[in-house]
Amino acid sequence: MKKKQVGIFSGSFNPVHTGHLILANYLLEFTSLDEIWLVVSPHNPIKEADSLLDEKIRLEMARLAVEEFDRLLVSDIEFCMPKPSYTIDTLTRLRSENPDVEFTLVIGSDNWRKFPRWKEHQRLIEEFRILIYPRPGEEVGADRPLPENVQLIDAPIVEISSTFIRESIRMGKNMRAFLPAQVYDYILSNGLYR
Ligand SMILES: Nc1ncnc2c1ncn2[C@@H]1O[C@H](COP(=O)(O)OP(=O)(O)OP(=O)(O)O)[C@@H](O)[C@H]1O
Ligand SMILES: O=C(O)c1ccc[n+]([C@@H]2O[C@H](COP(=O)([O-])O)[C@@H](O)[C@H]2O)c1
Repeated sequence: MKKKQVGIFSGSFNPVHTGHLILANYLLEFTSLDEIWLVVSPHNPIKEADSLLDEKIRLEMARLAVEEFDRLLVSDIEFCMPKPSYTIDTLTRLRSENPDVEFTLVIGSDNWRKFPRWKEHQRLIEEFRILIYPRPGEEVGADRPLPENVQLIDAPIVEISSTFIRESIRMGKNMRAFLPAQVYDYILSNGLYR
């Protein structure tokens, strides 16, 4: 029987925004992936932890964001794993807990550039299919050719970042169209990022 195809889209999601959802929506409709799992990472190994909102709050926002999508799910698997969150450990664990699923790692071209710094990046390439989607100013393939099971996809580029949203909210700007409505309402009612 053909295994269920699941794309792993992991990140800090501080907060999750419309750019993330547009990409996930695109992957579900225009690739062979059956589901996308947003994996909320408590601590990205190459990001400063002090700018991060509490992991449970980021998880709650991710859950609110996917409410209206039935093939987009949220995973907190990294919450009970050692920190910082290494993707090879997460994928290895997901694979052993879900033998009926084939996992594909979905990463942005910004992360592909930094990929040689990731833990056991060679094993990640050998054991998992990787989809790279374009991020502004981050060209792929110019510096090193793509391995066979690494594929560049032609997803639309949406130039929104969590950093821009956090800074704008701090300045008192109205950012309603940049985030799912439930997430923006949650941020306002809890006074987050002020
Ligand atoms: N606008 C976007 N469109 C598609 N993917 C995105 C977008 N913004 C971020 N991503 C990707 O989503 C994943 C999780 O993103 P992350 O939580 O780091 O968001 P971010 O907006 O890049 O955050 P920050 O500004 O805090 O660095 C990463 O792989 C990142 O490349
Ligand atoms: O495994 C690694 O060595 C590794 C190094 C850098 C980033 N990652 C993961 O890549 C994901 C994207 O990170 P971010 O912060 O750009 O959203 C997030 O889940 C990180 O834990 C993983």
